[in-house]
Amino acid sequence: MSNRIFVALDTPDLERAKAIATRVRHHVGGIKLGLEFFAANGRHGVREMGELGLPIFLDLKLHDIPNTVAKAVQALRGLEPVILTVHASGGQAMLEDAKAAAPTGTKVVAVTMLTSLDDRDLAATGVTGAAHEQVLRLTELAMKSGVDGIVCSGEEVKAAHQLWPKGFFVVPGVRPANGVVGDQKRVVTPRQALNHGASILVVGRPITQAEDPDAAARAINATL
Ligand SMILES: O=C(O)c1cc(=O)[nH]c(=O)n1[C@@H]1O[C@H](COP(=O)(O)O)[C@@H](O)[C@H]1O
Repeated sequence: MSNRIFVALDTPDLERAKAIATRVRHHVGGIKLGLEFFAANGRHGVREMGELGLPIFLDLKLHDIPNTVAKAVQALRGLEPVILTVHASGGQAMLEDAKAAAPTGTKVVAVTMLTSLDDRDLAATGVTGAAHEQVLRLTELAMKSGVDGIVCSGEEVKAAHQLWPKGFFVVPGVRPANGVVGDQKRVVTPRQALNHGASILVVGRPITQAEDPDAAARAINATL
């Protein structure tokens, strides 16, 4: 089984991102570049990271009116990420237009409910019911919209996978047993996430903030 871990290189520092990616490259399946990295380094930085030869997951969580998201996806042409994120709560038209604007080789996946939110946070945004229900509602919407999959926590991936057997499931907010949780609120171990149907795992700080990122990545792999 090819390596299912994408390491989240959440740093504005291009050289640091390159250094970590080079150290862990034999123990991950790809690298994820998100808002912090892209705000600091933009297209140039993504291109530079692409030269390492690892698949790139570009995580911008695009969320706007359909036309704006479609134009943003078009503006990313030439970067060819293997995965690109949008927010499911942008609605069906936005999801459809994002997918239509994306290169064929790019999986467009919809973030359902951020793993940093719990039921109380959700209620405060005006969504009644449990996180679990909201994730399934947004999974349904994503499936209907023709995107390739969703992002959800390991607590929901089993139910989401049952709802969408052909979907692609990105599970972040995973932590080695008794790992530091930080701002994540809905966390499972990498092994549990895979057991419950995750297609890929996103791991950031447990690797990037480890004394020895290489050893940390290897240790996580040893549990899979
Ligand atoms: O789309 C994501 O990757 C994402 C969605 C989500 O609900 N929660 C979440 O943590 N992420 C990302 O996954 C990574 C998690 O990082 P760590 O908490 O450091 O492992 C970060 O880059 C987040 O932006």
